[in-house]
Amino acid sequence: MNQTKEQRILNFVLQNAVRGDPCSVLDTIDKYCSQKEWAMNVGDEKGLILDKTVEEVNPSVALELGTYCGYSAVRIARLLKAGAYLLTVEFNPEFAAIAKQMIEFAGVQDKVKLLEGPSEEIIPQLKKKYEVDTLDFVFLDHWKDRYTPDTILLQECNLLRKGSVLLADNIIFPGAPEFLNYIRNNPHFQCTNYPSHLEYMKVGDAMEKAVFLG
Ligand SMILES: Cc1cc(C(=O)N2CCN(C)CC2)sc1-c1cc(O)c2nc[nH]c(=O)c2c1
Ligand SMILES: [Mg+2]
Repeated sequence: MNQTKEQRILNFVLQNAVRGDPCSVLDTIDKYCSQKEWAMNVGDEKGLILDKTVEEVNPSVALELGTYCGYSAVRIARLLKAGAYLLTVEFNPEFAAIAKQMIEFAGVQDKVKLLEGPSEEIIPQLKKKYEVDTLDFVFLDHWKDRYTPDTILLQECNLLRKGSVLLADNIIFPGAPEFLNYIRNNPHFQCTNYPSHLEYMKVGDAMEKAVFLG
């Protein structure tokens, strides 16, 4: 059976990266996706914005919506302090299977809990089933049409506290205009825009940070 692009990315990492070294996994994925096959990882340029935001927040509990191959899960987890952890949600079972192997190869599996299913089903389970109190950091990188409903759901489920930080990818490309309108006109959020480029391309993109004011 023909391999998928995501399987080719994983195999390239297994054959070329250093097991247990998250940075080598990230560099290897970026090398493959910039030189051989484009893929929707947050990438090295926007990855630096993600790094700075995670370091600034220094979260104890982080949530990622949209795992894909696990690139940003590895990127986030490598920066987490002892005892901190990342919950990452992936709807697509094939992607989840790739991401699980990627996260384990990088050696960050003890800091990452991969949850398979639709975000709208998993978010309401976070408190009771996954023993979450509130989320310190949320990375939105799943599907632009889910950014607003899931942000509303996070508030309805009391998962945000004063100072919780949301960071959303693809604000410009493919674009999330409805989310941008919602979050920038919402008095409960303080927003900051970070212009950048679409991963591995010269096309303009941006990330939006939104701090929950309570
Ligand atoms: C799938 C896709 C195709 C794009 C595109 O127009 N191009 C890339 C390919 N090149 C060749 C042309 C130009 S951009 C994009 C994309 C990028 C992300 O970061 C995403 N993040 C989360 N969830 C997404 O669905 C998501 C999609
Ligand atoms: Mg993205």
